[in-house]
Amino acid sequence: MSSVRFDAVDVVFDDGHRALDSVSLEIADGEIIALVGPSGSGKTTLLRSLAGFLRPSGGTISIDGQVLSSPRHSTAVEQRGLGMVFQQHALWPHMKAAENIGYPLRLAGVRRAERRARVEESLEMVGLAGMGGRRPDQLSGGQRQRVALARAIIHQPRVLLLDEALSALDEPLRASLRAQLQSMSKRLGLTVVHVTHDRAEALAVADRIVVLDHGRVQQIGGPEEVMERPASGFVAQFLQDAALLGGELHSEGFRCEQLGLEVPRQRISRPQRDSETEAAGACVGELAVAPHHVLLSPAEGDEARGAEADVVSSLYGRHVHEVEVSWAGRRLRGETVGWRPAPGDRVRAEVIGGVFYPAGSGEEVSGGDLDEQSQRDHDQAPEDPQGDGEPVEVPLGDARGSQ
Ligand SMILES: Nc1ncnc2c1ncn2[C@@H]1O[C@H](COP(=O)(O)OP(=O)(O)OP(=O)(O)O)[C@@H](O)[C@H]1O
Repeated sequence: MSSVRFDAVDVVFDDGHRALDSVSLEIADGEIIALVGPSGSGKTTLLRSLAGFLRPSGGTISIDGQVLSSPRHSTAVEQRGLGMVFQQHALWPHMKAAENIGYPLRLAGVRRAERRARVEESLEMVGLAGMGGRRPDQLSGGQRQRVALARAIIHQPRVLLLDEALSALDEPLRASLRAQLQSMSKRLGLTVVHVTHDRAEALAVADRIVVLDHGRVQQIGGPEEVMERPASGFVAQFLQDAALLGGELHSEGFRCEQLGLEVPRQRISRPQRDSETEAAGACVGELAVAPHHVLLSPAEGDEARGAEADVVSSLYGRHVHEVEVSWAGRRLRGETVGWRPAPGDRVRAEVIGGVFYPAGSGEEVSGGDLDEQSQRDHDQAPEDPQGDGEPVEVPLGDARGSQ
C-alpha cells in the first residue's frame, strides 16, 4: 500500500550499543521484504523503529514521503497505520475470532454492519471462513496465527510488519501459511516487512532480502541475486553455508596453504573490482566455498583429484544430500546426488570453485550508501562479475559427486 524509506538511520541504546548503524533502505509500494541476519544483527530493532516503538538516534524513516521518525520527532505507533503480527499471536482470549479481527475497526468507530462484512471478508482471505464464532482456545496454533493476520490486515495497513510471525508453527502448516501470506499480500498489494530466522522462508517469500550484520546492511537483493552473487564473504557464509578459506589469489588461481589447496583461476569468480591489487599481482583475501563448490566422491575414486576427508554428517535431502566433511582440520559442506556417504566414512573432497573477496572488501558494501554501491556492483555482475572483462566460469550445478 505504501513505500518506506530509511535514510542513514542509527539506533544507539542508552548503554551506548549501536544496534543500527547508518541503515539506508528503500522499500517499494507492494514489495515483500525479508530481513535476515544473525542473532543480534538488528532485525527487530529495525522493525521496531519502523513501528514507532523506538526513536532513531540519527537519520529519518518515512512512509510515502512523510517523515515518521527522526531524532526530534516520532509519530505515535497507532497513527502510523501499520499492521503487525508477532511470533506469539496476542489474541484476546475472551473474544471470539471475529471479535478479535474486528477490534481495530471498532476502535476506529466503523459501524457494525460494515464491520461484520469486513470481518467475513478477512476471515475468508486467511482461509478461516465460517470460523469467526470460535474463541482462540477452540482454534489450532496455525488458525490463531491466521486470526492475528486477519486482524492485522483488516484496516488496510500501509505496511504489514511481521516479526517471526510463522516461526512458532510446525511444518507443513508453516509452508502453507507462507504461501498464503505471499498470495494474499500480492492480491491486496500490501507492502510487507518480514523478520525471520528462517533463510529458506526469506528466500521463498520475499521479493528482496535485506541481510543485516552488526546493525549494518550487508546486501539488498532478490533471492537469486543474494544467493548467486553474495556481496561479501559474510553474506556467502550466512546464506549459503559457505566456508571462508583464507589465502592468496594469483595469476594461476587461488592458493590456501592451510589445506594445501589450489583452485584454478578460471573457476573463481570475483564480484568486486580490485584493479589496484590486480596490478600488484597476488591478492590476499578469502575464498567463499559454498556446498556446490565442493565435489565429493567415494574415497576409492581418482586419486589425482582432491584430498581425503572424513564425513562428519550426512543429511538426507530430497534433491541433494548435505554432507559435512572435515578436511585438514577445516569443516566444509558439500552436496551429493545419487549416493550418500555415512558419518565416519572417508571420501575424496575437491574444491572446484568459489567466490574471491579481497581482504577488507566486506567494508565497501556495507553502510549508508549501500543502495547505490550494491546496485552498481550488481548491475555489472551478470555480464562481468570479475570486473576485469574476463569471462567467468561459475561452477554451479556441476559440482555434485556421483558414483
Ligand atoms: N534495550 C536495549 N538496550 C541495549 N541493547 C539492546 C537493547 N535492545 C536490543 N539491544 C541490542 O541490540 C542488538 C540488536 O538487537 P535486535 O533485537 O535488533 O537483534 P535481532 O537481529 O532481532 O536478534 P534476534 O535474531 O536474536 O532476535 C543486540 O546486540 C541486542 O543485544
